[in-house]
Amino acid sequence: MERYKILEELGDGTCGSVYKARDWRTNEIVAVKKMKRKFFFWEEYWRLREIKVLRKLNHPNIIKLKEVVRENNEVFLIFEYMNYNLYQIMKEQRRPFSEDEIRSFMSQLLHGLNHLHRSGYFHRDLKPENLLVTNDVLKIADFGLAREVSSVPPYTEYVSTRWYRAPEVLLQSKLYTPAVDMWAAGAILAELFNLSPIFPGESEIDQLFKICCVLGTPDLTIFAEGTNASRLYGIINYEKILPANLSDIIPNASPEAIDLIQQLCSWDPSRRPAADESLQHPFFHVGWVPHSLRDPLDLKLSIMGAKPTLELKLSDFGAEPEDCFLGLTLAVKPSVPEFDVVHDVSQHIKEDSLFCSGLEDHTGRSVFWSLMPPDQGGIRAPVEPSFSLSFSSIQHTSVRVPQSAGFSIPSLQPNILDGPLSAMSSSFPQSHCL
Ligand SMILES: Nc1ncnc2c1ncn2[C@@H]1O[C@H](COP(=O)(O)OP(=O)(O)OP(=O)(O)O)[C@@H](O)[C@H]1O
Repeated sequence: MERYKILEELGDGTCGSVYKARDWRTNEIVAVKKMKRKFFFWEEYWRLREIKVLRKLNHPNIIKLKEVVRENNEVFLIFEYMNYNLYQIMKEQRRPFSEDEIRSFMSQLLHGLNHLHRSGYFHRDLKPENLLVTNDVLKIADFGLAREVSSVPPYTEYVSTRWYRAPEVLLQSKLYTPAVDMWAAGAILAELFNLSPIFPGESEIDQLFKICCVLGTPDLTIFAEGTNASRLYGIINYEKILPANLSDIIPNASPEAIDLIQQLCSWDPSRRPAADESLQHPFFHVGWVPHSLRDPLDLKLSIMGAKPTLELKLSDFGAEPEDCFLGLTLAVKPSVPEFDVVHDVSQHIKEDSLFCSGLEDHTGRSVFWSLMPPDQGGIRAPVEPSFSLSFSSIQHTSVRVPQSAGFSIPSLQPNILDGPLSAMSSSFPQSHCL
């Protein structure tokens, strides 16, 4: 670890302390996560969930694990450095985010989630602090609680930070799925509008109560066998709570955004859209420029065939392809008031470079290698006192970003229905390493 000069502490989580550091050799700034527990054997840290998961993932919206160092039975994870987390950004935000800014954050979150879920994992602890941001590029971090989709339930009850915890987890279901991440994504979407959490429960029971106040009481038949629905009886006394009007709670959200939040935050996990389905939601189509419009020739054909008629003035076109593109942009714009074609075209071109599937596929191959030195056939402790592994890193094009109202729902005081863990009320929710 002499290679890294620690500059400052960035965070002190349950599993590790995270530091900003400089790599002496390259001058690169990195984030070093020093794991709190000691690791005496290679097998132990090979099994460490964060390493296990991250070595399989390579996506522009998932934090890059660059290296793992083991020294004196301590393990250090070296990550690419990110300037902020989304919680810090929301806290500092002095005006509501525009819907475009929210779309950009959410689109990146959902692309990262889609990759994670398709790779066979779910995160289980999505929250604004675990979404890291640099130059408006968002990356999912902290895979300490991630699970394989194919892993065998029952899962432990205490997962994910309370405010973002899905109802089936709160109701102690042992059979939850990646849909828990979709719930958290819905809660984060709502929070991006209001700049305050939508379900800020003060205990697990209060969490369920807060959800009931927004979504109304659920149909209890939707919950899988083994769910402890009696937790809800304690709150509602068998009385029905009607759903609130989400537009009153999130007044600055468009109807499309409200609809997406409603779908993601469905009581019934099976009704929540998957990440790729969410990306198809009309919320992401506001101001959308069809793919064909990004190519000048297709643009011309597309516009000629389009109804309502758009005026094309040939005089606007020059001989160069760039002129043609710009000319069309200018010609189209006047007949589509309030629709900023230049802005949207450029934005989607930028997104292309971030999310193109080709990038994922190519970069995916070079990232992780065996955690053993080449001459070792099995997983054994190395002779050297310190050993490290390097991983490749990718540079990303930056996409630009960046409010709000608060609303309050009364709180239920913790009661006897809360387990010992859930009864703990903290100013900020916590999660645990498994
Ligand atoms: N790559 C990074 N770049 C910059 N800051 C980071 C990075 N990784 C983590 N951090 C900061 O450190 C904090 C703690 O990191 P992380 O969530 O990975 O640790 P943890 O021990 O698993 O925490 P938790 O108790 O939340 O699970 C993050 O909220 C973030 O602010």
